[in-house]
Amino acid sequence: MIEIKDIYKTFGDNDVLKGISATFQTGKNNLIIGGSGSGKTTLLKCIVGLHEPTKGQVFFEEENFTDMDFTQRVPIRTQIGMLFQNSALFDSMTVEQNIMFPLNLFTKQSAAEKLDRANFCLERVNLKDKNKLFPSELSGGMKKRVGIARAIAMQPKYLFVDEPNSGLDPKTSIVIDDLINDITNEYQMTTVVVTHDMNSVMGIGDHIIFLHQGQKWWEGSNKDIAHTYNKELNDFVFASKFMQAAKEKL
Ligand SMILES: Nc1ncnc2c1ncn2[C@@H]1O[C@H](COP(=O)(O)OP(=O)(O)OP(=O)(O)O)[C@@H](O)[C@H]1O
Repeated sequence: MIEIKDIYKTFGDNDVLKGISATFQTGKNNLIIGGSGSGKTTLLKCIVGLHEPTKGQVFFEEENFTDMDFTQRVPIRTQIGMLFQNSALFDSMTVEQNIMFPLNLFTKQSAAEKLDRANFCLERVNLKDKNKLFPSELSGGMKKRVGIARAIAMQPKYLFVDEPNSGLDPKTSIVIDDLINDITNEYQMTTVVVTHDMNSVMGIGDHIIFLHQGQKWWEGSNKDIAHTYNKELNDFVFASKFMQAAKEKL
């Protein structure tokens, strides 16, 4: 479980996050949604420590991550898997080397153990036998899957994903969403996904927070979303005629 309490983030005179509190439960897909510039990625970065909040605190289980120094944070950091936009794979490394990268960095496992783990993760994302390919030889969807394999290599308790579907076709997006959903359930991870993909919201949104102008404007599940009267959320989710028509059938 992750708890964020009254998170503020200011860049210069730009107040991006204005007092956001939320609880992200274990074994759930927690989605952060909102319009462009509403502060989603900034919030994600504040949670994992890539940004320091201007004010407020982040707790992993009962532990106050915000108040820890770099060394104190290491045990929690090693339990965090991340998949950020464009997959961030190392182009000069093979698929296998990419997945083994965190294992090389953070564990004392033998080469054979690391390879075993890489193979297990590759199989889990349906990329068995792609070990020796380089990222340039992969499709966008395959890169995302390698990114997920690398993110779960350390058997993380927490998974953070920023825009998993960007640049993917709708069918491949669903494959990625299903994968995130399945591994979250299987490994009982606390997963936090930033997305503006409505298929993801409706498909895997166990728990959703909607940001508007740097504030938590609405909170609920994908089942609640069709029945909310929150104007800004409705304008955001049901912006297209297609979504409006779908809503009327719900
Ligand atoms: N490192 C930074 N320095 C200064 N301003 C920043 C920085 N990172 C983000 N911002 C500002 O914070 C605001 C929110 O950006 P953020 O990327 O969090 O939004 P977002 O909701 O994720 O948007 P999008 O959906 O377009 O990716 C923007 O005004 C952006 O310019």
